[in-house]
Amino acid sequence: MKIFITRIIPAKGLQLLKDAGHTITQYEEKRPLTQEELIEACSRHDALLSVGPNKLDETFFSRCKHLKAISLLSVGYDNVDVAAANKYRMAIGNTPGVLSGATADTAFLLMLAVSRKAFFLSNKIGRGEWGFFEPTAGLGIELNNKTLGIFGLGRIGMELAKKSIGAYNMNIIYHNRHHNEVAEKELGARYVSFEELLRESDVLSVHANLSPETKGVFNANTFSQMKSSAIFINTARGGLHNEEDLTAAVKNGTIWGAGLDVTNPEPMKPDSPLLTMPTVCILPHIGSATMETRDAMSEIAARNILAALAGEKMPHAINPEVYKQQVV
Ligand SMILES: NC(=O)C1=CN([C@@H]2O[C@H](COP(=O)(O)OP(=O)(O)OC[C@H]3O[C@@H](n4cnc5c(N)ncnc54)[C@H](OP(=O)(O)O)[C@@H]3O)[C@@H](O)[C@H]2O)C=CC1
Ligand SMILES: O=CC(=O)O
Repeated sequence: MKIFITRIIPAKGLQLLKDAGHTITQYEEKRPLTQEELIEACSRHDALLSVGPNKLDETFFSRCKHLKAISLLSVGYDNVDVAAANKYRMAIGNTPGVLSGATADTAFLLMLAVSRKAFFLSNKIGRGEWGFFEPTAGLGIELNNKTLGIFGLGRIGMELAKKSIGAYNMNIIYHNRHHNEVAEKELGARYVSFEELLRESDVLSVHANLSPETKGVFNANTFSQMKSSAIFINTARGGLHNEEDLTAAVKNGTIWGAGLDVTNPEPMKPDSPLLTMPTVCILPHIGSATMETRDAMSEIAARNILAALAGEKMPHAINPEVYKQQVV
């Protein structure tokens, strides 16, 4: 079978596909594929391993009905119209779990970096502004015994909660649509309303998936309900926050600072005022970017493709409901 991969992926997953005798094309251009290029490439292949934000929407599915397997190299699937995938009875693979530790590390890194103004102070050195030891300058805030609020306490949120309790004895509160009983039992996490989460968090870290329900929930109104000493962290998707409102909130001291691994838009514009703010740290969507994690993700993504091409259920599908509608 012929498999199209929209980026170069780690050798582990690639080898699995090659060992199974499939022919692979990897898209290697430095710019993203247009939708039309994606659909055209798919028309010449039997399977798609999709990396990044290309939209798998109604148009895509209606024009790529022939695909026998579609697998994402991500856990997030906000770029997929799941109803359309179901309509065309196409299972979509993703890579949950293996990236939780690395992504939680990124949130933890940002939380600590913002609390100590690390990126801003480091950049001062390059500008020749490392003057002298100033006892009252460059001061940050400590995380010990503070309250970490998690919006979307699932796999990644759990890993962040564990790290934050271990490192700083942080008190965990969270808001989900449903209770996370494991987190409550094992980590002492306390379920709160969304308004309480805003009011009580010293650090508020976002880990919910992007959906019509969560789009833009962090905006001028919600930032205004947070502590003026609060740190906002988003490693989920940029669409969950309004970036102009966030910029104003930090600039005006409505909140203390922000750490982002995801922005809106991506890539972030290099002239964004957020990039020059002392209490803001930004990373270019590298949440899962360790060698170990990307190897593991590529392996799962490849196994999802191999299963579908063999006419079996994918080990990880975002819409397993399609298997109830079809004979696998
Ligand atoms: N920066 C990066 O590189 C990475 C980013 N991500 C992002 O992180 C997200 C989370 O991944 P993961 O932890 O594996 O996902 P999970 O599904 O395990 O966790 C998501 C949590 O969000 C909660 N949630 C969903 N909708 C809402 C809502 N409307 N209101 C409140 N809570 C909600 C869910 O709980 P409930 O259903 O009870 O509401 C669930 O606990 C991904 O969707 C992806 O966007 C992931 C990996 C890397
Ligand atoms: O953003 C990355 C993901 O896995 O989702």
